[in-house]
Amino acid sequence: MTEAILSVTHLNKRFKRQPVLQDVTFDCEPGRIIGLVGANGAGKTTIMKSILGLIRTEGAVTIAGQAMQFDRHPALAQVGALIEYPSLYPYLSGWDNLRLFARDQDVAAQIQALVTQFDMSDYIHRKARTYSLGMKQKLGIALAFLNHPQLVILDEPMNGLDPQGTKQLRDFIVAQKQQGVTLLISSHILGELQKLADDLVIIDHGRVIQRTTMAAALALTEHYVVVATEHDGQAKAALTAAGYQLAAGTPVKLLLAPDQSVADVLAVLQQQHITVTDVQHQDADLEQIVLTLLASSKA
Ligand SMILES: Nc1ncnc2c1ncn2[C@@H]1O[C@H](COP(=O)(O)OP(=O)(O)OP(=O)(O)O)[C@@H](O)[C@H]1O
Repeated sequence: MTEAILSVTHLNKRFKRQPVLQDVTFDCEPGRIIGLVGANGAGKTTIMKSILGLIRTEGAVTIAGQAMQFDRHPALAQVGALIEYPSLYPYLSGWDNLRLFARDQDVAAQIQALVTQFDMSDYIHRKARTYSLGMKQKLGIALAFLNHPQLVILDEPMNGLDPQGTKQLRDFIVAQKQQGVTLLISSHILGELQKLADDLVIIDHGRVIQRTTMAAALALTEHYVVVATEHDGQAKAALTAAGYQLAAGTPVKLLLAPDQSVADVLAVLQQQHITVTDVQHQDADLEQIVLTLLASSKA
């Protein structure tokens, strides 16, 4: 196994005696996108703040082999982050906010590349206090990617972004991953996370209830096929007689077992001379998987 770029071990945190994180432990391998998922108040932001040393938390955090200490974190030189709302200097322009935090030699080139990537040219020289929510969010994201970080931690990065901004961010995240960057991303937009994440850490009431790959999580779902026919009643009867499990409701909706294929279904209908007008797969859905896992962890 590749050495983890981020290791979080036995994190425990209480706010006013209330446990908020309980024995949170997970690793992130380099060059992967890890989705941190959980309900409101589950503890995602608290985990991110603990990793970054923004709050004092029991347990250990190691970044690229270096142990983080609450009052000493040289490892953070390799980390970029956007937690909750971007902290911007309101009376500086977006460009100057970026320049203030840039450390590398290629400051102007780096800033220009980020401005172009996130389509910020029209307003980047205006004072940040005049920015809309989405403009501030884009600037905050650009700040997280300054100085070529190896690990980027993003808390709800799609917040306030329009569809174009969301796509720009998604494309950028994928490109960064291809260059070996590791990303830890929390999001309630599970459809977006499904497109991006390689791994999942699912949090419930401050505990890790599942640490898995996206592929393994999606394989947990049931695969349905919905068939439109000219004679649904006959189609249902024929498929039930052939041993298929049909979902309740009007359309002809079947649960496909791993050894059953759409071609087999169509063959049954063809044999009965039932005309099929459309076939649709119901894709695996991360939202449903997460809800199921959260429900089963409570059971
Ligand atoms: N400074 C604080 N003082 C007291 N309680 C806090 C503080 N910060 C967070 N909490 C509590 O810790 C728990 C976890 O909060 P956290 O912000 O980590 O959740 P989250 O998973 O990020 O939620 P969301 O999806 O709503 O952003 C919540 O119950 C929250 O009320």
